[in-house]
Amino acid sequence: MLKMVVFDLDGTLVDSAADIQVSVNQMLKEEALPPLDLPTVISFVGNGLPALVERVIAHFSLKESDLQRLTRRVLEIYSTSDYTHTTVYDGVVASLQDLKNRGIALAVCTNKPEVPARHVLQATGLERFFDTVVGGDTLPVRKPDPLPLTTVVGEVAMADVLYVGDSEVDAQTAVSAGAKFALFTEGYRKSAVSEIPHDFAFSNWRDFCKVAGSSLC
Ligand SMILES: O=C(O)COP(=O)(O)O
Ligand SMILES: [Mg+2]
Repeated sequence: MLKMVVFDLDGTLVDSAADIQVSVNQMLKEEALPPLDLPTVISFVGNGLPALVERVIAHFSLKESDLQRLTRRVLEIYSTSDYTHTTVYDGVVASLQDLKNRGIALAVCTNKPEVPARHVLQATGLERFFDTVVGGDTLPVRKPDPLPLTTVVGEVAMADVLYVGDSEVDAQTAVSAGAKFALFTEGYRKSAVSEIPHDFAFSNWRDFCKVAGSSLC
C-alpha cells in the first residue's frame, strides 16, 4: 500500500532552470565570461550545485582551484534570488493535495542545496505540502547514493514508498534504495525514457493519478 511519496525538485515539481541560468550567468558576468544558454545550463543540472559549477569550469577551461569560490558565489546569488522565472508544472498542486488528503506522507529529496530548495518551495507555495526536505548538502553524500532517500523515508517500508523524479540520477537512487520509481519525462533527463529504469512514466502531471491510484482519474 502506498504510504509515502518522495519527490525530486528540479525538473520534477518545478521548472527551475531559468533561475539557475540567471544565477550562473551573474557569476560568469562577474568573472568577465560570456553567458550560457538555457539548454547548456539544463545539461549541467542533476548532480547538485558543485557538479554544475565543475561542468561550467570544464566548459570554459577555468582553473579547478576556483571550484569552491565559484560554487559559493553561485549559491549566494541563487539563494537570494526571487525565483520569478521558476514555475510549478501544471497539475502538481492538485496531485500533491490529493495525496495529502489521502493521508500519504510527502517529502522532497533533491540534489539542490537545502537552503535554496526550501526557498524555492516557499516562493512557489509548495512548502505547505512537505514535512521533510533533504537537499544535496544536507548529508555527506548526495543522490545517486541511496542515503538521502533512505533518510527521508525513515521507518516507512520501502515497499510502500514511491520516488518521483525526472533524471537518470533519480532512477539510480530509487534502484539503490529499493523504492519504486515514477519518471516525469518532461524534466531535465539526458537519455531516452527507455534507457532510464522506471516502474511508471508520465509526461503530464494530470496523469500522475494513474501512477498514484487516485480518485482524480
Ligand atoms: O540541483 C541539481 O543538480 C538537481 O536538483 P534535483 O535533484 O532537484 O533535480
Ligand atoms: Mg531533477
